[in-house]
Order: sequence, then C-alpha cells, then structure tokens
Amino acid sequence: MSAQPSIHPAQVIAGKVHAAHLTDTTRAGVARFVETHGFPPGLAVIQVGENPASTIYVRNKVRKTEAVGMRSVAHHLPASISQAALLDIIARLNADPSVHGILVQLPLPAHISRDAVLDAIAPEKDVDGFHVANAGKLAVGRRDGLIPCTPMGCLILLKSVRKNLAGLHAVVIGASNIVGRPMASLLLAEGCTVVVTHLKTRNVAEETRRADIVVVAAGHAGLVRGDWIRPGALVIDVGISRIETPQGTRIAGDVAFDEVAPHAGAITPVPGGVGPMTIACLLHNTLRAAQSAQAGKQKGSPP
Ligand SMILES: Nc1nc2c(c(=O)[nH]1)N[C@@H](CN(C=O)c1ccc(C(=O)N[C@@H](CCC(=O)O)C(=O)O)cc1)CN2
Ligand SMILES: [Mg+2]
Repeated sequence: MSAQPSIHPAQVIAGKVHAAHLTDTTRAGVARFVETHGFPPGLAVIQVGENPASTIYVRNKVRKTEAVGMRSVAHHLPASISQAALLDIIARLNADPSVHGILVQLPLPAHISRDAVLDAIAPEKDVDGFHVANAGKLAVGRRDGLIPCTPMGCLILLKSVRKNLAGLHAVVIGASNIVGRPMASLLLAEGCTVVVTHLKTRNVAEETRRADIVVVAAGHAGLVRGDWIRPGALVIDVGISRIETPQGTRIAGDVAFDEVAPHAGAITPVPGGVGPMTIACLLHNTLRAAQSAQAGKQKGSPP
C-alpha cells in the first residue's frame, strides 16, 4: 500500500459558542453587580457618520449591552461634527459616574484625529483598550489595563484548543494598533515566540510555514493559502471582507479556508469565528471597568 499524505480536517473553532459562554458569564456578573450596587454598569457608544457596517456593529453592541442587563447610551453624531465638539461629548461622558465604559466606533471621518479622540477617553473607561495608556500597559506586560476586544477574543479561542501556549512559535500578520500589535503582546505574555509581519515583510509565507500559531488580520481576503500553513497549526482569521460573486455578496476572511482547513490543527471560520468574540469581550471589559470603578470608590471612601 502506498503511503497517504496525513491529512486530517481541522477542528473548526465555533466562535459563536465561545462568545455565548462568555456573554452568559458576563450576564451573571452584571446581575451580581446590580444586586450589590443597585444600578447597572453603563456603556456609551459613539458613532460618527453613516458607515453602514458601523451602523450594524453599533446596533449589535447596544442590543447586546442591554441583553446582559447593562445600560446603554448611544450617541449617533453627524459626519460633519467637529473634533472639538466630539471631544466635548467625550469629556462629559468621562465625568458621568453612571457611564463606566466609552467607545468610539471606528473608522472616524478623515477630518477627525483618531489618536486625539481615543486618547481623550478616560483610560479606566476605555473598554476598547485603544487609549495609549492601556496600549502601553499591555506592551510592557502589565495586567491592570483594559485589553482590546478582538485580540482578547482571539486568545480565548486559541486557549480553547490549547491551554498552554508557552514555547509555541506564533506569527501575526498585520501590525495594526487594534489587532496585530496588541495580539503580539498577548501572545508574548503567554510565552510564545512572536513574529509580526506587515506590508513591508519580504516573504510572509516563509514566516507562517514555521508557525504553530498564525493570527491573520491583514484585511486582504484569501491572503493565506494552503501551502502557507504547517500541518497542525492553529489558524485564527480576523479578516472580514465583502466579496462580490455571481451568486451575490459574501463575507470572506483573510484565510483561504478550504485550502487551509485540511492542514490546520484548528481554524476559525468567517463569519462565526473571531467576530462574535469582539462584542462578547467588549461586554466583559465594560463589567470589569464598572467593578474597578466601584472598588476604587470603596477604597477612597471614609471609614
Ligand atoms: N471602536 C471599535 N471600532 C471597531 C472595532 C472595535 O472593536 N472597536 N472592530 C471592528 C468592528 N467590530 C466592532 O466594532 C466588529 C466587527 C465584526 C463583528 C462580527 O461579529 N462579525 C461577524 C460578521 C458580521 C458581518 O459583517 O456580517 C463574524 O465575523 O461572524 C463584530 C464586531 C472595526 N471597528
Ligand atoms: Mg488536523
């Protein structure tokens, strides 16, 4: 009998199921919070302009925030709003004790500085984890900051298939502040050897072929091909692109799923993989921010 190549279909990681579990845990935590303090955690969501994808994500965030028993405050602002007026709204939310989390949906219109807006959010209310203070804490290995939701979701999914990631070789494709860089910091904190590839990397496939873990956040549909992946590797696909096909629009990830799945040990699908974890982690961060705010008050209150 001739030897057959050892091809085992990958475990498909059900992000939706993991997101539902995390959301259940948050819902229970919110109930305990309300019982203890007599009011719910509050999340303010700011959307600027009419980006259709943002409208869907914001609507989902509001719905899911309320579904776990938290209070949601939505601000939908015109695309023409000035940066100063937006900063003013953020300042008011920073000062509002009933608001524990604040997020500004990205992308922002071109006339507004993303960094100026994100850094205006009080770091302890920055439930996206994008403020430079939270990014800095993560980068230096501190655990007391708020962690960006998508990379946190990726890590939870990775650990659902392999508890101990120490010593593994991880390759992150994409160096954005929202996914790639914080993902690299989280993997480093888990004990991985981490390579971050980006637009200027000469041969990305050469890097991924060595990897036990590949996290792809490139925004380039189907970038990662079957022969980029070493047998048994864990593959996390953060990409979401809308592709026009003769059958209509379809959502595609950055990984050519049908080619990669036969080689991978485990792989996330798109849709239904990382995406649902992003909002579940946002709710988790909001509860955590509310708990920290209350603990801070108790510490600071007179005996
Ligand atoms: N302030 C922020 N802005 C943006 C973030 C963010 O975390 N904070 N991330 C993305 C958008 N995003 C949440 O805001 C987000 C993207 C995708 C999903 C999701 O569940 N995707 C589904 C597919 C849904 C579809 O498009 O049809 C999936 O992958 O299964 C949730 C949240 C950019 N902006
Ligand atoms: Mg396999």
